[in-house]
Amino acid sequence: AGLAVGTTTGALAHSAATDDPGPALTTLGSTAVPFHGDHQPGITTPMQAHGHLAAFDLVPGADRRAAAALLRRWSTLAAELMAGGRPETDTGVSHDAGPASLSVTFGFGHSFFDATGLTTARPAALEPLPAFSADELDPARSNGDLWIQIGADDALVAFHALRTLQRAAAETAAVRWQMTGFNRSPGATARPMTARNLMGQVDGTNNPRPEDDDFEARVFVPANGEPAWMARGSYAVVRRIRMLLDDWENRSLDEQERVIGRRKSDGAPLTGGEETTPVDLAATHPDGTGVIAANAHVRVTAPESNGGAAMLRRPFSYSDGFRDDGAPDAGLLFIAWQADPLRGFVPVQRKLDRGDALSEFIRHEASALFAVPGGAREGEYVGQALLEG
Ligand SMILES: C=CC1=C(C)c2cc3[nH]c(cc4nc(cc5[nH]c(cc1n2)c(C)c5CCC(=O)O)C(CCC(=O)O)=C4C)c(C)c3C=C
Ligand SMILES: [Fe+2]
Repeated sequence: AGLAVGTTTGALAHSAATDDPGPALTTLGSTAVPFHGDHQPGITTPMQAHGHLAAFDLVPGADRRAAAALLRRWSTLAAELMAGGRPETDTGVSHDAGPASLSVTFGFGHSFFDATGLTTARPAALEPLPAFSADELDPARSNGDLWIQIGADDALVAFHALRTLQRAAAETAAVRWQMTGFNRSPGATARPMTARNLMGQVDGTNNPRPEDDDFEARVFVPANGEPAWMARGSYAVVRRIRMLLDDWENRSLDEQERVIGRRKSDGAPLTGGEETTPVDLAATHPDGTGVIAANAHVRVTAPESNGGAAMLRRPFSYSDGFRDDGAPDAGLLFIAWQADPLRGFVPVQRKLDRGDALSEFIRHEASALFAVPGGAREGEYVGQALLEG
């Protein structure tokens, strides 16, 4: 039976038990993202198909030394897994797969600094986000001492990284909350395209691009920035945003497009052109009303409406089953990267909170802010300048 299956379905049936190496890994499996570098991976890395976000709290008694040892262990493991290696005492879960674009990113939350006696090293930019009127936040799924973002193009590789890092936390830190997300799989579309979210919108079009002159300044703390241990780092705002899909899907296409200010089919602005054509916020209908409504999401969030405030959005969608009323427990694990949340997420969210057509269809259920240090050099670990500074 094994032979018959093997000859008819080829690679699909290839068995780990045979000596025949079979066809080579696809590009998807063999792609490795470097762990070491100026910046941590998982910020400008292309969005992967599978993701896990996990926040950890230090256990009582875990001090700065224990935290340093943990970050050293975590960095070693992340570098090894991202290169496609197998750590000692590996569980074998991702055995037959390549690195599959695995990226692991580490961050520190506000509470980490008190717990480790590092209060004076806490960046001003890590002050808690202000409360917004539409917040319906669950404290148990918000914040945390430490944060790990995992992305990979294979679900087993992503889970394996999560589990490996959780095991390595051992007696030092325990999971506070964990969320699982996804994006479209590479190769699912005829050509690379901007992602779609679970409302069906093309989402990510007007993100800052690495080739923009101001990209580094918007997304990363400068090399000579404050505090010094955050040089080349970034701040991640994480929001779990549930979508009220029953309400949204009942609206006509016209209404849905007015909410955003872009066409649903291809993401082009309602003022014309194609996806990448700039939105003309000044365009009016013959009756004088704006083509992009006053409360359209792209008008409210545009840098022009927010004193230049911008952020790099790199989200995952999530689907966690159905609520008691039958509505999907699904939405966006919104992750925004910026050099300073007070010049990125905060002013934009304040404005959204005051009047965004999208608000009616979403609920912010959890929130966190993390300081994500610059990348580690070979032989170093993430956060070393903080923990040994
Ligand atoms: C505070 C920041 C933002 C939150 C929260 C947010 C939630 C959110 N957005 C969408 C869908 C789209 N957003 C789009 C553009 C866009 N959104 C933000 C910020 C937040 N969004 C910005 C800064 C921008 C870019 C504005 C610009 O410069 O034009 C778009 C349009 C396409 C695009 O440019 O990405 C969509 C679609 C959802 C569904 C959502 C919460 C669930
Ligand atoms: Fe948005």
